Amino acid sequence: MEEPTLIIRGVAIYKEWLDAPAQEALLAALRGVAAQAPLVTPVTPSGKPMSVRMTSAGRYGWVSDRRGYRYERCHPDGQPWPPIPGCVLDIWHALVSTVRAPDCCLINHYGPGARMGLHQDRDEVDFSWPVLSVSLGDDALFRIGNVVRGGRTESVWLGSGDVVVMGGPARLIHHGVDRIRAGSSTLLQGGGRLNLTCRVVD
Ligand SMILES: O=C(O)CCC(=O)C(=O)O
Ligand SMILES: [Fe+2]
Repeated sequence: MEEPTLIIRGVAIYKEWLDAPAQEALLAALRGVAAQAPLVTPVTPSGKPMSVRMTSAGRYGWVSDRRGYRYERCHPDGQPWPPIPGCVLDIWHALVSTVRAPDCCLINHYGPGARMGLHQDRDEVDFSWPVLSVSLGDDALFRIGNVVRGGRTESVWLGSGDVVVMGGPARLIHHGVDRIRAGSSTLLQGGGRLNLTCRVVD
């Protein structure tokens, strides 16, 4: 496997893993996913709208509503999620596994004011599989905490084309996005940021 550019608290960061043409190709593939599975604004179990818009590709999609956080086989509109694009699977195969593909590629869209609070990714069955995350578009201030709640955190800016792998002891580390540097990238028409996270669900 390839060497990360840096490792923070066990989180492997591959700066500029995707070059500009690869970012464009990925973006085009994600537009195709969103055409079949439109981005939605999820609400938290307490009923508060999230600031990110989301959709998914794969056997499962991650959803949140008044009934809780979970994986579902279908988009809230009723259709199955579209397949995970080949260019997404290529990144997974290069950095995580050639043995197994992810079940879910969650797509988060961050507008200028969007953020994501510190959380763990723990709705999956088997935490021995890493979570792979790809950033496109505007820079994001990514915060990395601890496996246990609380304590000091460290932050790093993620740019377009950067890839992050949270695996091993860092699989259940707390992480979040404090803010986006609006206008820092011209990749997305209309600005903003897309983040993909690939997960093995069950
Ligand atoms: O947007 C990011 O960089 C992180 C997204 C994330 O943590 C998640 O979707 O669980
Ligand atoms: Fe997460």
